[in-house]
Amino acid sequence: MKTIIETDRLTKSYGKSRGIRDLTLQVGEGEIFGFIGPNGAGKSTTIRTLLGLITPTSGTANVLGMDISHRREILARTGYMAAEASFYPGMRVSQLLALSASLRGMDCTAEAKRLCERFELDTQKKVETLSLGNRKKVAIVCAFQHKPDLYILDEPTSGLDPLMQKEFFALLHERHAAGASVFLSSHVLSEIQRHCTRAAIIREGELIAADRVEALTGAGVRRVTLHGVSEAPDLPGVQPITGGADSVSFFYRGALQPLLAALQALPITDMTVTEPELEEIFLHYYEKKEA
Ligand SMILES: Nc1ncnc2c1ncn2[C@@H]1O[C@H](COP(=O)(O)OP(=O)(O)OP(=O)(O)O)[C@@H](O)[C@H]1O
Repeated sequence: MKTIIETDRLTKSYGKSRGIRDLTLQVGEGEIFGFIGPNGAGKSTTIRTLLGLITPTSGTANVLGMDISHRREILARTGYMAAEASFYPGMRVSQLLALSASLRGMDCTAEAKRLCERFELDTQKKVETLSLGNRKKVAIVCAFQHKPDLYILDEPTSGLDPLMQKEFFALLHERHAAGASVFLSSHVLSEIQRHCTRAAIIREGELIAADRVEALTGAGVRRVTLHGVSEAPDLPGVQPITGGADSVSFFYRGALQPLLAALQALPITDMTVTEPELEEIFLHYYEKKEA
């Protein structure tokens, strides 16, 4: 796999405050790679370090085959959406888009116009008068108008309404189909599950897992809910999730025969067996780590 982003024990501390610690990660060319973590986990710190916007305390990172000290060259070939979507006040949207293109030495007028129409963005408005959702749209056009090789997107959909989120992902997949790579940070796990092939989970500044999304969702792990009983069967591979007076849910990893045999002895009135959601796996990882 040719890598487009590669970090080796990348660490950033803000004085005493933890940022990220010993992050070792590879993202392959052509991937849509998800980066999941709760608020304060270190997603934005990682992204800002990758783009050379802040300097790492230790460790190394390469983006597009260049060391992150080559900030200008990396930014020229990257579409970056910052989580905050805040801009210099006093400019009209059209001026801001033109400025963003000129910083890359490009004329993107035609593509900017197409994108503004697609996202229903009024280019005559002053940026400081825009709602968060509309500022996000400005950020989308800034990141996409020069058709970069790599998209580094920090919580790109927060603040966008569902229709615009759909449009955003349609655009992202078009760019991906045309050969671009994507690093997508989010705390919305269904987004990662739906749109990414591989993903990493970050917690308190440290990477706790990086794998294919199917593997993260636990290959072979089932989510079982039983009705009519209040306790999960006492079997290897069972990890209780919730229990009530008349039902219980648990994860099960292992061969089905021992589970079915154990269930035969129980007064079950109904049951469901499903694949666990990434959200549950995510919480599960956290719980395991806390334990
Ligand atoms: N400029 C800064 N000065 C001091 N500490 C900081 C600074 N920026 C981030 N941190 C700390 O670094 C840690 C990681 O923050 P970061 O913003 O990278 O997390 P995040 O995963 O992007 O969170 P969110 O989803 O809330 O945006 C947090 O503990 C945060 O308080």
